Amino acid sequence: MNVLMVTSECAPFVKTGGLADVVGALPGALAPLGLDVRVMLPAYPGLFPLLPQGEEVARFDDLPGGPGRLVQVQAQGLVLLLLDAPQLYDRAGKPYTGPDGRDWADNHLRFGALAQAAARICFDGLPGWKPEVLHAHDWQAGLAPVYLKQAGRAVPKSVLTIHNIAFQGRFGPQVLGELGLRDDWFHADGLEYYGDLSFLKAGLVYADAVTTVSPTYAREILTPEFGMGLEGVLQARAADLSGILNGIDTGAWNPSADEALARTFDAKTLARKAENRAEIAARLGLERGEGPLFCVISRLTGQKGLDTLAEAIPHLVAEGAQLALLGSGEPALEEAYTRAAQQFPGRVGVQIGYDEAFSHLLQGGSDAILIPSRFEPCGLTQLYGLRYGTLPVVARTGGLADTVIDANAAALAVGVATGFVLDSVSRQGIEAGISRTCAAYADRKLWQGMQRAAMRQPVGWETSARAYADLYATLQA
Ligand SMILES: Nc1ncnc2c1ncn2[C@@H]1O[C@H](COP(=O)(O)OP(=O)(O)O[C@H]2O[C@H](CO)[C@@H](O)[C@H](O)[C@H]2O)[C@@H](O)[C@H]1O
Repeated sequence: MNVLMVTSECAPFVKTGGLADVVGALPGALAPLGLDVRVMLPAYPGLFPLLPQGEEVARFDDLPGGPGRLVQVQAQGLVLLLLDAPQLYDRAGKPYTGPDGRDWADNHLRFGALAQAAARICFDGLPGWKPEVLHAHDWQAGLAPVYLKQAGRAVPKSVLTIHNIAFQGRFGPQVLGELGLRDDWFHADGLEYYGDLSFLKAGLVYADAVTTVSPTYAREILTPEFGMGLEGVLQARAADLSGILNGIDTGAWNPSADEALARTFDAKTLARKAENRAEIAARLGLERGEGPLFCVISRLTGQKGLDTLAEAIPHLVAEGAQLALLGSGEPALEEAYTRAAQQFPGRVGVQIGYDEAFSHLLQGGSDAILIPSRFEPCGLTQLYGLRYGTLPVVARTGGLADTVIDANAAALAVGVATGFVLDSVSRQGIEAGISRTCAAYADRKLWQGMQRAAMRQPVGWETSARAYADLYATLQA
């Protein structure tokens, strides 16, 4: 079966968060199941070096925002379809924001064009290949199912996956015409969202199936607390909504062969993690410590509960632990953690910025990873932590709740505990979780038992790739 994935990010080529990891790894997991997946994304400047190696497979004269062409290229085991439209994508900055940190003013055109190009190749096909299912990811691809439905054709069917419902792609109603969308669909049961157009809502209404990235989050988003205003739309689609847990690329994230580590290790050689800890300490100026090293690897946003975690740092230090944080995002959080590093030199180390290789080293050398998210559709860093014997300390929400087994007495008795689940994302809740983790760490036998259980937990894509394949097959039937 031929599947067209439509996305704004794909690891290792362009990444601002977990969406990229998922789209970069899922096609490879679907291939052994007989699926031929191609990944369509904008040709951002970082991808220009790939263009000459590829082949032009389609041209479009009149996408939203002007003309474009599609270049197919094989790279890192993926077949990419790069939408080359320099007037939309050839600019210095990030995928969604300019150098000033603001959203690009023409994001509706940038991602409207992507969606429309995807729909057109669904109809016209490419030389020797025609999509049988279109799989759209997040709001940036949300209009693709709309364009399919608008054309009145029954095939191909479409799936929309929600990776983060907080980003809804909302624009004023004046963009409707520029995007070639039907005026008579601009109503509460269609494209309209409180007077505006929301790409995500539109996709949720018109896709044939909707998924999100964990079973618990699929239930949570039906409630006002987590639905972010879209709970009503999702309730109306409940019969077509499912949660399929993310996996990770176990080749790229493999502690026994990870080139970003100072020393590789496996479940039998856990003592070697200490060399990675020493390397982290050297880089961040941390002292030698007897207590556990906690790490945070995250976008610094309210979603991740890191404002509350910052309040618990004095407690973490008082417990004899250390903290290493890698992240970037909201200026107030960047400042709070930079201040914490100054306040607790040698105990708290902070690197502001994005650094893929250092994120691997942190997983390799830390003892525990803190993820006190207020909501978390799936979360990937706890899965990397499990694989690297870095025990996750997580909020009881979304995919975190689905993937971490709390070290309660019953789980410890049967040797299945893999981490620590917080009772609440409050200062007290996080402090209690830190204390429990420190106490467990002091019991070397118990800790190593948990590390081994964590490293045994299957975190690859096998089960979930099959779930996606089954979903695609159901749609086609
Ligand atoms: N400063 C930094 N330097 C290097 N690497 C960094 C980094 N900050 C973050 N990362 C990396 O970015 C990725 C983040 O993925 P997550 O799934 O944890 O969260 P995110 O909110 O981005 O993803 C959203 O989409 C994914 C995918 O579906 C869901 O799992 C998740 O719940 C949802 O919020 C990880 O690979 C992490 O290592």
